[in-house]
Amino acid sequence: MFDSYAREINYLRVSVTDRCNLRCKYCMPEEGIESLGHTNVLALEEIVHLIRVAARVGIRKVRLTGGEPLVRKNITDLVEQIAKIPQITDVAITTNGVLFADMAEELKAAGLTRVNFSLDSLEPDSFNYITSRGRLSDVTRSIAKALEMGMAPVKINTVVMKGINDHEILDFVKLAKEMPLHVRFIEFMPIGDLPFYQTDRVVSVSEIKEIIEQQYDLYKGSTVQGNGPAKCYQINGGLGSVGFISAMSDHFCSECNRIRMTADGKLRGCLFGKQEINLKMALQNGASDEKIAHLFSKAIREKPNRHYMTEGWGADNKRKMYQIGG
Ligand SMILES: Nc1nc2c(ncn2[C@@H]2O[C@H](COP(=O)(O)OP(=O)(O)OP(=O)(O)O)[C@@H](O)[C@H]2O)c(=O)[nH]1
Ligand SMILES: C[S@@+](CC[C@H](N)C(=O)[O-])C[C@H]1O[C@@H](n2cnc3c(N)ncnc32)[C@H](O)[C@@H]1O
Ligand code: SF4
Ligand code: SF4
Repeated sequence: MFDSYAREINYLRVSVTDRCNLRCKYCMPEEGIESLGHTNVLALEEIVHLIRVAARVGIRKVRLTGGEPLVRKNITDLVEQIAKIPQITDVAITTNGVLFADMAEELKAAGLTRVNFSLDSLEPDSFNYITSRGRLSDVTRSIAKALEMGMAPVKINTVVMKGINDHEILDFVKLAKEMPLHVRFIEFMPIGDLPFYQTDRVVSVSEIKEIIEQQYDLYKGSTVQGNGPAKCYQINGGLGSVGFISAMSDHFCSECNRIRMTADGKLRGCLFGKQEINLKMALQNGASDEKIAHLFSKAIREKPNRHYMTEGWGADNKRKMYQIGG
């Protein structure tokens, strides 16, 4: 279905939980988190039901996110059920990778088509600092497992922060050159009013590219599969590629193709939007599939033309990144 700005919306990002086994400083506060109780979270059957209806209004790609999607109980069953929906051609996951290695085989067998890993440092101590508790080797083991199983493309999401991990930019490019990994550098976004966000920690995509191009030639024309906002480049002689997600300095909203569903069943037209449609309540009130399809259409029709992130998150915007799913 097309929205009011002639963008085709065919991609649904589904946050399956607001819980996480890490506490990345740019995403989730270390303490004082109130998780949604079990009764507030959509049941797996409800998620499948809603995606089935979303497919009727043109959703073809689903990405499971969170919080950390792999901490959700029975996530493999969910993948299997979504993969069985005939119109859904791509069932992907975005994960921190801590638990992926041990679940990889069953996820692939269930129908998972792609996996994107979030990884902000290749140095064990720095990784542990950024995530507040993570062990780098868990993630590298998972990435190796995804490659070994022939999952492709395997993407790495790296949020670049000045003074935290910007000295590792070239190490990530080297990784993308030497392995079939697609590293996407992401601009730090001011989502969720976290104290860790400071404007002087933001590194723009043009700054990142400038650093890379001092050492590597980047070529346009990478054909890495995906539905996301990254602009991708090949590296001379490289097995992988690098991409840039310039959410702040050069937003890609005119090409937006997605809507989002939160773990508590709220449909959001935009990552930064404040408007939410309560699908869980609609289900509880016994809404027909026609009615729910109408709610999906409404979210698509009323999708804002772009974000206004530079104007700030707003005190009335209660959500944090881990509650929306990125
Ligand atoms: N501003 C903005 N950022 C987004 C949007 N979608 C994803 N991102 C950010 O882009 C990064 C990568 O997102 P992923 O979850 O890997 O998904 P993707 O880039 O759509 O995935 P592919 O389908 O593989 O291209 C994350 O940091 C997201 O928060 C969006 O609609 N707007
Ligand atoms: C919220 S996480 C959820 C999925 C999973 N836990 C993970 O980390 O991959 C999804 C994506 O959002 C990104 N993200 C979170 N907070 C961000 C911020 N403030 N700016 C830019 N990206 C952010 C993460 O790096 C990750 O790639
Ligand atoms: S970015 Fe992902 S792994 Fe890190 S705290 Fe947020 S939800 Fe958890
Ligand atoms: S910020 Fe909103 S409009 Fe822009 S790409 Fe993301 S979801 Fe789409």
